[in-house]
Amino acid sequence: MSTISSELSSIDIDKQRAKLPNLGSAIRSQAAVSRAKIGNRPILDGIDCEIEQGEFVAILGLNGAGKSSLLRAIAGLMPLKSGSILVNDVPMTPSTRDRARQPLAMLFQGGGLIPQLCALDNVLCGKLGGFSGWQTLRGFPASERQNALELLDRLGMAEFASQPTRQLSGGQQQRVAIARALMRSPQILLADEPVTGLDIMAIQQVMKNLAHLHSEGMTIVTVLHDLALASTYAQTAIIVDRGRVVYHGSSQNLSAQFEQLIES
Ligand SMILES: Nc1ncnc2c1ncn2[C@@H]1O[C@H](COP(=O)(O)OP(=O)(O)OP(=O)(O)O)[C@@H](O)[C@H]1O
Repeated sequence: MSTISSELSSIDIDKQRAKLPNLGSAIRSQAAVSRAKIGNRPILDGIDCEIEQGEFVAILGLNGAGKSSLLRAIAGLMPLKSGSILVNDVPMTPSTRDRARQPLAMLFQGGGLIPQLCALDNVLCGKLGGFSGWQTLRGFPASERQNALELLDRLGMAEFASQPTRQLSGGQQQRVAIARALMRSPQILLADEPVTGLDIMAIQQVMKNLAHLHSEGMTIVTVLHDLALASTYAQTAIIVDRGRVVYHGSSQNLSAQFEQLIES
């Protein structure tokens, strides 16, 4: 049986790539090989890709292909054995990690909120790394609380600010998680399956929120399972198979192409 990689290797990646203004590289992965393995194969097995500033890219692939691992590696959460990952041209190495992470925010699978805290406090948690222990003990400055409230408002969640997030629906929780990620004022948002498990209405709301952030100039890198959503919202798609990037090109007409390849 042919693999997705072998079927896709014939695709001319550059010709498929959507036309993007050349604003420079946001993320560059050069032959990145993870230290962690599945059996004797590295989970990331030579990832080569470049995501441009302002690109909205959907990462697609079968279960276990390495999509979340790729996001984690970009965020410096998955150590590499060889190769490199650069964020805004800063390498993600132990000595430069803080600087490389600065433009990034990550939306974890399932949101990762603290269920007993209210929406506002969860959003404020997005700022925790930015304050010293002493500052945190004194509480967050009023300006940060105002900022968090404004972010909740932007995401249509202001009325739920004081509600414990365990009482919110999945879609509402995901929007609080986006607001939390935005507390870092990121240039690049990494989102791991932000709409998995949500109903149609919530999916549209979350994707529209991402599209709005993209329209304001943010680079969006999101793992999705839905090819139609990828075609609708993303400009480009990266397909990962067995720890390698096998396609990086236009997200248009991806659905038919991808389904055909899986069936073959
Ligand atoms: N730190 C780790 N150590 C060992 N194995 C891992 C580690 N992280 C992930 N894996 C394994 O690596 C493979 C890829 O996992 P990953 O979560 O990246 O896949 P995915 O493409 O996001 O899959 P899904 O669509 O199911 O979420 C899986 O087999 C997973 O069990």
